[in-house]
Amino acid sequence: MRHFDLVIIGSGSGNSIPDERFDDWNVAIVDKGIGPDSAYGGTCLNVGCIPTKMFVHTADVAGAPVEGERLGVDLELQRVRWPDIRDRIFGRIDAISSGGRHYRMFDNENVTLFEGVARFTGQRELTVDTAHGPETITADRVVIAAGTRPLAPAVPGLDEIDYHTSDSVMRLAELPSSMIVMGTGFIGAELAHVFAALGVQVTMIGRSGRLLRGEDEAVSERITELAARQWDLRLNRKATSVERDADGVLLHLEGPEGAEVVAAEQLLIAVGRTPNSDLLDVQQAGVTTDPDGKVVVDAQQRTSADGVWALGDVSSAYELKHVANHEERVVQHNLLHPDDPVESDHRVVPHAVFTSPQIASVGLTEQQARDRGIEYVTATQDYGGIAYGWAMEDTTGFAKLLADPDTGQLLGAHIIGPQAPTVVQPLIQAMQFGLDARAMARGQYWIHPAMPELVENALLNLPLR
Ligand SMILES: Cc1cc2nc3c(=O)[nH]c(=O)nc-3n(C[C@H](O)[C@H](O)[C@H](O)COP(=O)(O)OP(=O)(O)OC[C@H]3O[C@@H](n4cnc5c(N)ncnc54)[C@H](O)[C@@H]3O)c2cc1C
Ligand SMILES: NC(=O)c1ccc[n+]([C@@H]2O[C@H](COP(=O)([O-])OP(=O)(O)OC[C@H]3O[C@@H](n4cnc5c(N)ncnc54)[C@H](O)[C@@H]3O)[C@@H](O)[C@H]2O)c1
Repeated sequence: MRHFDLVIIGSGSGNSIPDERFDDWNVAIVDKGIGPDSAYGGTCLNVGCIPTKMFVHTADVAGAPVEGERLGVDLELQRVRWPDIRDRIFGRIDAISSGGRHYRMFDNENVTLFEGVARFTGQRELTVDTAHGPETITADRVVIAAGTRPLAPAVPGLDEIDYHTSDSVMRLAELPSSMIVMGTGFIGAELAHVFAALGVQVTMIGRSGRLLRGEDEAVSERITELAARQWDLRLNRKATSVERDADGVLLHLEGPEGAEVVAAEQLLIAVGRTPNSDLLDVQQAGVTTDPDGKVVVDAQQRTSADGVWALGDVSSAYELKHVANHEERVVQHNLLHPDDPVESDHRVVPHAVFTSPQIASVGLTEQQARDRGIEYVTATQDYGGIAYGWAMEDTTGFAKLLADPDTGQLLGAHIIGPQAPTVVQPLIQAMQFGLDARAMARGQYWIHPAMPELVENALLNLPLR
């Protein structure tokens, strides 16, 4: 049985912990790999943020004829070379993944990489099912950074057919003619945009009446309206069964107009993710989970077991890479400085959805402010009312702000429109550092006529007392 100073489970954000400050620590990283090729480096790199955004950018370029037509420039999308797109994207990503694995496996003297599924067999004791048989290891400290995996909904017939999740769909051998996207959350919204823009006939199935229900109502309503113009959107549907025939998938639905069947060549399931704490048998280590299987942590990222920390998707409600990375830096510090620990800062956590149009959000939605009885004022600014919006002939985008009417402190910001994830950043900064709306609007120059004038005008529109 080998003993280590530190064992890290998961090669996503967990992989960033051992830097040169750990050179005199004996460290083990345990990872089972991810995606069809069991790649090293976790979700974001291999099957998450990075490839999706590389596909999204490609899809945005493929959408140029639609944009152009509005502006008086007639373009034609001649061909989408799917194998070239796929191989360009994964040619870059796979090399980074295998480089990272090689570094930990061969070049990092104080780090031992164990490849296989790990499960706890005792307090800070793990058994890893490696290709060479089971290996049991123990450690003084353990970090659980094991992430989540795609959920499969309970639809009769689903476990008998081949279907895709975000883990596999970006590596399809061929671009299908049609695809059913089940789920109207982040992944559904981003990948429906990708495939629809590349010419696939997309049918999106949702349980409720809106896409991205977690967004501010105004944003969720707008994206629902705009999605219906881009792909076949079927909401308020319940999937009753699914089967395959010679041509593809047949999904049986129950909806407002009764029973219906949707046929498509491929099926993408995107109905949320489940934490990998079950694979790890964390209870064996005395690590508590919540009813959803998330590892429970305190503000210092400590679990209920002594010497065991957790970070990222396995323990966080956010399931965002920038949050996983922040928590990784907190755990890293706390491992190195046990007498001077720091806490994670989750006060102002932004997110973005890279669909079409793009969406970005930080802080409270209007419905949250209302439900919590918080006093607020709100203001909206359309892209169509700023000079750069005129240039883009944008008629659907807007920024919506919520602020405290007395102090002018921002409570929330929600943007739907071109470059929303970039345009929102000064608002995140203002909220994090307590800059009030008046000072922010008039205390600096705003480059004219650039897109951030959207933010300037939204701030000036706030009816502060
Ligand atoms: C399609 C998609 C798009 C996304 N896009 C964005 C985005 O644009 N922006 C954003 O902020 N976030 C995005 N995310 C979320 C982001 O990818 C995650 O928040 C982030 O990768 C979580 O990192 P992590 O280190 O917690 O876990 P992971 O990166 O998932 O790493 C966990 C690792 O642990 C391994 N593991 C699990 N169980 C075991 C076990 N028992 N034994 C051994 N190894 C194990 C897994 O194989 C994996 O390699 C996206 C996610 C998906 C799926
Ligand atoms: N841009 C980003 O930051 C980004 C992109 C992709 C994913 N992510 C992260 O990954 C997480 C997972 O993404 P996701 O889209 O899978 O989850 P999600 O929670 O965003 O959306 C899941 C969707 O599936 C629906 N659903 C759940 N069960 C269903 C069922 N049985 N039948 C039909 N629909 C059902 C939900 O109502 C919801 O609309 C996100 O929460 C997000 O944190 C982030």
